[in-house]
Amino acid sequence: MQALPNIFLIGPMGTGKSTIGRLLAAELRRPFYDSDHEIESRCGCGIPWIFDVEGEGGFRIREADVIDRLTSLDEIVLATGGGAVTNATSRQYLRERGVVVYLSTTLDQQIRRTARDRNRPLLQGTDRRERLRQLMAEREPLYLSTADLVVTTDRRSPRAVVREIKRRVRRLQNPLEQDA
Ligand SMILES: Nc1ncnc2c1ncn2[C@@H]1O[C@H](COP(=O)(O)OP(=O)(O)OP(=O)(O)O)[C@@H](O)[C@H]1O
Ligand SMILES: O=C(O)C1=C[C@@H](O)[C@@H](O)[C@H](O)C1
Ligand SMILES: [Mg+2]
Repeated sequence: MQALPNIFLIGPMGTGKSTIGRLLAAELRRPFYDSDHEIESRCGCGIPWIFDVEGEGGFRIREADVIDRLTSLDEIVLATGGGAVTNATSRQYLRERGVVVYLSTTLDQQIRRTARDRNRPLLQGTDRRERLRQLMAEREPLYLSTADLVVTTDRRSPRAVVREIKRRVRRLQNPLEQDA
């Protein structure tokens, strides 16, 4: 069977990119990277600190650089930050260098899954439902135009989502292959 290509996960906050990416990489026995974690470890500081000191613009410059570096690797699974697709060059690298999977879910699930985490500055001190809705309206066309596959994570366990990604990426690689 042909080796699977790079798999890049995109999608809004709380769809499960980090959770599912880690599990998918473990099952495929390949390295897992998370662009948010990579930005933090290179900077030696947290995402809220970067937003406070450098603004969203500063964060996006760091993010585009990390996406370029990570998408240049081979046979990896990469979970991107929710806003990575706002950069045109990042979108191009994601499309050219691997299979892009858009993880989607409902607004209600996003609200539930982002309730406790304080590491998402765009959701702090604001009406989270309205903010998530607005971000989705701006970004959904970018997720859809960048993705090779759309997979829902709503009401499904991370393991079930991983199974579907593996099956559909294989099918994309070998359209004539039958499901096992
Ligand atoms: N399929 C799922 N079912 C239920 N809960 C999930 C599922 N996937 C993720 N979660 C939970 O949702 C929360 C957010 O998930 P995660 O951090 O993976 O999202 P993300 O897409 O990486 O978000 P961000 O863009 O902010 O990095 C976590 O608490 C995680 O445990
Ligand atoms: O949707 C976004 O713009 C963000 C999502 C997170 O993954 C982080 O990259 C950061 O909080 C910004
Ligand atoms: Mg994440």
